[in-house]
Amino acid sequence: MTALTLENLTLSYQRHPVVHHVTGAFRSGSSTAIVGPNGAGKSTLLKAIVGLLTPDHGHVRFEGVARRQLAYLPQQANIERQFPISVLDTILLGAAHAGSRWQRWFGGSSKAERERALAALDQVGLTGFEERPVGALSSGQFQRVLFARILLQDAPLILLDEPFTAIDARTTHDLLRIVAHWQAEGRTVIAVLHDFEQVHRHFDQTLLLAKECIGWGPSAEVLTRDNLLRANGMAERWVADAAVCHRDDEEVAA
Ligand SMILES: Nc1ncnc2c1ncn2[C@@H]1O[C@H](COP(=O)(O)OP(=O)(O)OP(=O)(O)O)[C@@H](O)[C@H]1O
Repeated sequence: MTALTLENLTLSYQRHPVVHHVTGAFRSGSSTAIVGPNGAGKSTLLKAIVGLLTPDHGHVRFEGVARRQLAYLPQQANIERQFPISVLDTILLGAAHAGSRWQRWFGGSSKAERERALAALDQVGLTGFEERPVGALSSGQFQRVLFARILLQDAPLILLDEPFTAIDARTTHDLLRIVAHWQAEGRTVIAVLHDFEQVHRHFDQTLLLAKECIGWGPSAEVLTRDNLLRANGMAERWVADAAVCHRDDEEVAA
């Protein structure tokens, strides 16, 4: 069964395409690594799946799950955490994001939700940190909090953008175990990653992106020397401003 499909998806900033005519499907319960050189469009693709970016052309179609059911972890560098909020409230706020729970958040969280949040905190190894302000955490501790937040969201589709970049080996190891649990529970996991060893060991599917899709399928079949050379070769030819995409205009005219 398919969780979501990308149909001839083109994503642009001011009509300059950064993801170009990508087609394929993420199976329900699969774990897919999105890999590719810097600027390949990986984060942009995740943003389009989340709904933060409207496709220029083509579609993101949700099949086995609804968009509102997904959990999304942006790159940590893009998350503001200099606000006076505790670890526990950060986790509870994550749960509140899941649709109708906003109302309950403003009315205060229930005892059951607080207990679930404390259990999630325990699962990420941060018991005792609940009253700490998030601004006082290390990057690794903060990443654990963000994973606890996803645990509470209980989402069938989980999108992670570079979850282990600048995170120490111990934290990465612990968080990868949580990803393995999600996989064992049949959740669909899509993660932008740069570490090929991590991909080979923990992700059965890979989408290799270099603005265009270079390969999409079992990781061992996609991460070949030839494919990686092709992806890097394409990256070397990128210019600051990609040409405006005319293929769609031609298709309409044809
Ligand atoms: N808001 C924006 N406005 C204009 N261009 C953007 C914007 N966000 C990203 N880009 C450009 O789109 C291209 C793809 O960016 P994206 O962040 O999706 O790449 P990436 O594959 O995630 O890269 P990295 O591995 O470096 O994180 C880059 O050339 C980037 O400069």
